[in-house]
Amino acid sequence: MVTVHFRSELFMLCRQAFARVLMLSRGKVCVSRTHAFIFSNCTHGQADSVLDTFEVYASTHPSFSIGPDRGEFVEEVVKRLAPLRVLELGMHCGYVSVRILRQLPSTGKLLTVEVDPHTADKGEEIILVAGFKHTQFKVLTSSSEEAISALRSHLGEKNLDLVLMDHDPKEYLPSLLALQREELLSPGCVLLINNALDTGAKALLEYIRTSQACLTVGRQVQGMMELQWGKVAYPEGTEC
Ligand SMILES: C[S@@+](CC[C@H](N)C(=O)[O-])C[C@H]1O[C@@H](n2cnc3c(N)ncnc32)[C@H](O)[C@@H]1O
Repeated sequence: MVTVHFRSELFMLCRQAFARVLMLSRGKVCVSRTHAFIFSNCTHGQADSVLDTFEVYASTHPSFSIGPDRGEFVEEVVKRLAPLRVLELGMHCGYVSVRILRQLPSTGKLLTVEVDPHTADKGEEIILVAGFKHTQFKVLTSSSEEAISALRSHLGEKNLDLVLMDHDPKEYLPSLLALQREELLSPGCVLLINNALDTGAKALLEYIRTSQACLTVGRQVQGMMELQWGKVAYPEGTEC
């Protein structure tokens, strides 16, 4: 069992390394080119078509989108949790945002954060092209740090039921600590950490391992790790 798990993780790491080499040989990820391709090749108003077009683009161009396997994993989690408030850190061109939005309950809302203003504009337009409305999502154009410190004003009395971290792995631990400090996570909140095996995310994994952080590690798909906040019984005197 352990060998099978090790082999599949090794396979996944090789695949990621191969994808990175391929990406470097093809050039840099280009937001404008990604946006233009999606905008002119998808059927407007159809989220499925937007996602298919992203995948066609990613098969021939460098892309940051997480792709169909991890994308379906995210959708499974959204379907299961039916979260009312979702935070995405690292929106890029909106691929995962569209996947989250098409599974969100009708009263749910996605807050999605992107540090680069040009990328934020292009990503927002793609989400609108997919047929979603500003009543269902809000793009916060700022760093994760700034966005988290202002998040309470967007959430009101509600807390987050789901957080997807796909921004900068070195920022994962500071983001988690800020979310905890600001008391923004609801009990049972799920955190999905993309590229959790990246060296930049080491500090977060070490924190989870050593700090009785009230986080339970769940499923992992291609380096995307599911964590659950605050549902474990800890020894007396330990607070979640
Ligand atoms: C890997 S891409 C996200 C891909 C996206 N989740 C998807 O699959 O469609 C990472 C994005 O995070 C943004 N980013 C990087 N560091 C950030 C930070 N500290 N705060 C907010 N956004 C950040 C980058 O500009 C980039 O667009």
